[in-house]
Amino acid sequence: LSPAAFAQEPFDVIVVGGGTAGPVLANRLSASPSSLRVGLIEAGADRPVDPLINTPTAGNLLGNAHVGTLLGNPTYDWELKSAPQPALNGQELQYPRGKVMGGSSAINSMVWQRGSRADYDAWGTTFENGEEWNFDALLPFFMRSESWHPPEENAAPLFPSEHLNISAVAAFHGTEGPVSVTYNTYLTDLDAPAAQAAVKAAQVPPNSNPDGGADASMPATGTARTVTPNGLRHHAAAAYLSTEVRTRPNLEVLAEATVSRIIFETKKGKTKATAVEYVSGGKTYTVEVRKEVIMAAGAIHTPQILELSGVGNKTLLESLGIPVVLDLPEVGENLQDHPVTLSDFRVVPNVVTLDTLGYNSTFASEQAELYKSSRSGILTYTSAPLGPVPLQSMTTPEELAAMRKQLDEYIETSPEVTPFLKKQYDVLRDIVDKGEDGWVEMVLVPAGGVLSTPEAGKSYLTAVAIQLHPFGRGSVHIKSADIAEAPVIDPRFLELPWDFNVLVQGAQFIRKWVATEPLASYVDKIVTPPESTSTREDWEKYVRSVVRTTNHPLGTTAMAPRELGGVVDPALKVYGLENVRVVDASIIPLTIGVAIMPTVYAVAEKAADILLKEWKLDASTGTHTGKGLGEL
Ligand SMILES: Cc1cc2nc3c(=O)[nH]c(=O)nc-3n(C[C@H](O)[C@H](O)[C@H](O)COP(=O)(O)OP(=O)(O)OC[C@H]3O[C@@H](n4cnc5c(N)ncnc54)[C@H](O)[C@@H]3O)c2cc1C
Repeated sequence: LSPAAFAQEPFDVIVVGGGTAGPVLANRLSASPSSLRVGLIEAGADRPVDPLINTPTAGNLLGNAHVGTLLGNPTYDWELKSAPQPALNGQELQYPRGKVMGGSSAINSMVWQRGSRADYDAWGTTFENGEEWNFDALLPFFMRSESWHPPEENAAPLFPSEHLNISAVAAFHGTEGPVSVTYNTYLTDLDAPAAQAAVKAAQVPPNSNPDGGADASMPATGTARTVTPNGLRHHAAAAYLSTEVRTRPNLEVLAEATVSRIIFETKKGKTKATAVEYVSGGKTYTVEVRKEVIMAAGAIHTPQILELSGVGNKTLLESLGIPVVLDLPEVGENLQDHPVTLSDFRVVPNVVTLDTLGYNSTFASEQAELYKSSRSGILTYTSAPLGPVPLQSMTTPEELAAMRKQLDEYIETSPEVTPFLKKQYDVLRDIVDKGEDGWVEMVLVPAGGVLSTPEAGKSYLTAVAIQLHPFGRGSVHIKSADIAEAPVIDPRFLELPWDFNVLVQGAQFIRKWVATEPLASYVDKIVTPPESTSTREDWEKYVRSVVRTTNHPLGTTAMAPRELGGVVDPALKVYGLENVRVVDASIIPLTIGVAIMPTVYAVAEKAADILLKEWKLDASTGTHTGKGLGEL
């Protein structure tokens, strides 16, 4: 439908945002025998056939010089920046968010990980959302989203001596869901040495079943990723909005239309969404909604749209001249993300990394041909060694005790520590003290060009340490009543000494990891930070200059009781509104110890289940045909 035609007839349900969660809802709620009329509105373009999205290597984690141009490219990315970060020398960080059908799942690094049991049990038990949000109850929804394929038998293993019990791993995975999940069939020369060195340096054995509720350490299988067996990125729009789904008579999908606000009506003290306003091609349209508006615009834009609609902090809204529909000051608060530090190293000659594609044209054309003919080779590769490591692996007991003491003092005395934060901190302190789950994730990106300019003809590795459970909290709020103006994103990275110390430990641990065999023999030069970096002061200075986001913002409309500071209830309904839910990363109350996309899918699958049950419609799981992905 054209933007004008889309506005002609009311929808039962309007889903705002065709990113990761949005397509799940659009698919499940319109699936037979549902007769609901469902409309999905996405700001970005619909690009089902796009080599840069579809070819896995192009989605490189850090957007390195040779292969990654999705990030910072307005065709795919909102091109946001953070507010100046005082703890990072006032830097404004690049803050990528997918702006395309499929959203961030279409531009991300495709890593497919599940957090630990403790991460999810906190949602259910500690934040009082009910047992149905605990790990065990969420597990079926993780599994419902995925079509998991075991590692191929002839693929090179990261840990050749490790016995893989594939049926034990398979017991925690679904095989009938829409999202294809596979393992690398191609490894660069650095993957196995890096994984083996990491487990040695961290003194944690490979994890034989990381998705079973204990996420720590390098997965013995390698890391799973959202790539089809046919070597294509499988993002949410490809997985959930196949051609067949899109031709359902009760589903309409509108791309390149930006939702500017929800329109409400208040009668007898009840506030109900009646329509959604959107802008497309410079024109503004309004479409009526009969039943429900589902916000799935992600952790940055969902709070932005709610505030533009008059739902948020009264003082802020009044200062911008926005009529207040509902004073809900927690909208946009509780922003959490995973800050990251990284270092790069030059590797010895003749080692194949992603850099080889950039300087060896024979190799590049062989690989392009291989990819074209059999969808195999390096172009199907995604970063494989990823391992969340307990903080104990990188600190001495004395260092950790001193850090913990300082943290406790902060928690006991800071006026910023609300009752909700206190509950969050209790969960986090418990995780760190037990030392069983990951606290810092080590990632190998077998490429340079991120921190320093590569020398011609040389290969590099970039080693990454991700802080998985920061204590700092930021916010995202509008600064004008105009949808065209980006909100102020302020993650407040590393403002707390604890968070800063953790990443200084992570940066130093990278050095140790890379100096551990069998990886050490592959490295011929420490590039960034320079080898001379040695004093605590040097390391602190380095970390302040280099930290950035891993692109996992969440928590800005947290699921928790209203009196505790929550914005949505356990059915994901916004408190104080009759018919608006949030279903995206915004509802996750507390950081999880891994990348968050699979959790977003699980939340969306569960939301669809909740809604279909509430509306007494059959909870059909739909069918996956794999069609609609397009041919490259
Ligand atoms: C570069 C990058 C790398 C990442 N790597 C990984 C990884 O490897 N593994 C992992 O698990 N996670 C990763 N993540 C995180 C993960 O992709 C996201 O957390 C997850 O996809 C978020 O899903 P969502 O549905 O909440 O939001 P999104 O997928 O961002 O979807 C929101 C959608 O809403 C649309 N939208 C926003 N505003 C409006 C509006 N006003 N009107 C209409 N539409 C609107 C957006 O265009 C977007 O399509 C990465 C993220 C990025 C950006």
